[in-house]
Amino acid sequence: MKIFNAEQIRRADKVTIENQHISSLQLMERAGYRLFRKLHENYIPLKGKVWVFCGMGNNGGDGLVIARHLYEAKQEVVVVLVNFSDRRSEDMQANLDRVAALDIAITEFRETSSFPEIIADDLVIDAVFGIGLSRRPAAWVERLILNINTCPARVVAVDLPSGMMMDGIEGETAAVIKADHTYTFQTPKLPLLLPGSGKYSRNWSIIAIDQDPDFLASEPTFFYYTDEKEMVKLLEERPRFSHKGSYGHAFICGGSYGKVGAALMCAEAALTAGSGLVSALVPRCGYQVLQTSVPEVMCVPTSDEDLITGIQPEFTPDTVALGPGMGKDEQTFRAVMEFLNTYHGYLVLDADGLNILAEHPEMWDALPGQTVITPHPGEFKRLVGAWKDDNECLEMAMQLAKRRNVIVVLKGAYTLVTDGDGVYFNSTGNPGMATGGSGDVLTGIIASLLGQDYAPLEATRLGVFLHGLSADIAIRDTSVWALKATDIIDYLGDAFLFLQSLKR
Ligand SMILES: NC(=O)C1=CN([C@@H]2O[C@H](COP(=O)(O)OP(=O)(O)OC[C@H]3O[C@@H](n4cnc5c(N)ncnc54)[C@H](OP(=O)(O)O)[C@@H]3O)[C@@H](O)[C@H]2O)[C@@H](O)CC1
Ligand SMILES: [K+]
Repeated sequence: MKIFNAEQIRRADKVTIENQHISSLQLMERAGYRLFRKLHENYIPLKGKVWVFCGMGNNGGDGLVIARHLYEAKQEVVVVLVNFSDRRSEDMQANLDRVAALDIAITEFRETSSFPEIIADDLVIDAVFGIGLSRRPAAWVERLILNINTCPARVVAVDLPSGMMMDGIEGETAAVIKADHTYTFQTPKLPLLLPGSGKYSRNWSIIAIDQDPDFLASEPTFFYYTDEKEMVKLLEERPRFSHKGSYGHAFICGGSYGKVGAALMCAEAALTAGSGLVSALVPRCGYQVLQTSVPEVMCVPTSDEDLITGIQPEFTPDTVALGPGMGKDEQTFRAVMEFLNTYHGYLVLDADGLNILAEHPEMWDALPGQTVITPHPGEFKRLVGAWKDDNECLEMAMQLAKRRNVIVVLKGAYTLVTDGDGVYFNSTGNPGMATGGSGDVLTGIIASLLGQDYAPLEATRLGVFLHGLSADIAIRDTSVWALKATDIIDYLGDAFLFLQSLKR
């Protein structure tokens, strides 16, 4: 699914209005009514009142449409007009006239107004600013936002939490509505996906407003939100007349004394993600545990007891995962460099593999083209230095991918994948995954898919998606608190089954 900027969304609205022969007021009615339906489904009947805070632009217009439908559904509503400008949008004014003709309480909120008494049984609809916010609101409007944030009622934001700008929030001090839920129109909005701004909305979902499909399909963008429809299309069937050679021989290199588990989880994840064969190279101390806990995985022990000191497999791997639990010893670094001098196939570099890379930048030139690197923000910072905000971080990820011809997976709430040409935000996953070993599992899954001959970008996007989906299914049985990395492996089959069920 594409992600657009504010200017593109305005054009999408314009084209929709032209092609569907409707007025902008009718499009606003469609948007507001559909959002009202969702509210009705999820929040109504409500013990208290609904407070609809409306701005002077079209976001406020949506709020007024919602207020009118709530009133017609016999819900007690109070409209609060947030008078931040003398210039009201035409459609907002038209909707205000309709609301004013009904028996709906309307109050004006100005600089000198005091905040109304809102109780826990009430619901606040935030329709002050949407995608049109272009600068920080006046101090009194920011105060109003902070008052809404401290009132006891639940808060639902229309399109975007007010105070959130489409190109990120201005500094750490910005006042932004903390929404329990944001209903955003038609397409995901970038600031909802970035950590600095996304944290203001606990949840969000999309309300389709039937924008022009040709425009949505043809308008170019760098940003995408990976949804299940796309992933279903990517997932390949396993043909009846295939054999283990058809699904690649994955080679996992990792582990050191005390950290063999990382390599083990990576290998088991590769196996579970469908590799034909999996071999794991671990230091001698890991030999027995690996052989007993995952009998399907072949073990290639190195000569050293505690460390990887040489990587010389007696077969040609189709795909390699390098790094989990490996440590950063100088001998390990030399072994990695020696291996990379002759290996030119698919590679996923993670964890200590990335830490070694940060300490030895000469390793960049030894990486095969389209190597997948999977840093969390801390590892990413060690690779590229600090960034001032989320947008700069995005830019740095894209530039790194382009400059080094790698695929960057930047792990987070909406893990992003970029090849330098596009940025793909993942839609699955949950906070339970913030736990040791989760990354090792992801590395194994991506390496496995690469070995099954998915193209690098597709293997990576699908791997990230399946990893999150598996965790989402797992927490139904175990919760976000109790989720362990090995649960993600155990539920991977359910994730495949889910995607397969959508194929039919
Ligand atoms: N177009 C359509 O057909 C549809 C639109 N829809 C809805 O419209 C929303 C976008 O509406 P919008 O463009 O009117 O902007 P909105 O977010 O309401 O902001 C209001 C105005 O405030 C101004 N402003 C900016 N910053 C400011 C500040 N700091 N302090 C004071 N003023 C400031 C700025 O005007 P400016 O002063 O920059 O000229 C801006 O125009 C969108 O999110 C969705 O909810 C849906 O109904 C679907 C159909
Ligand atoms: K809003």
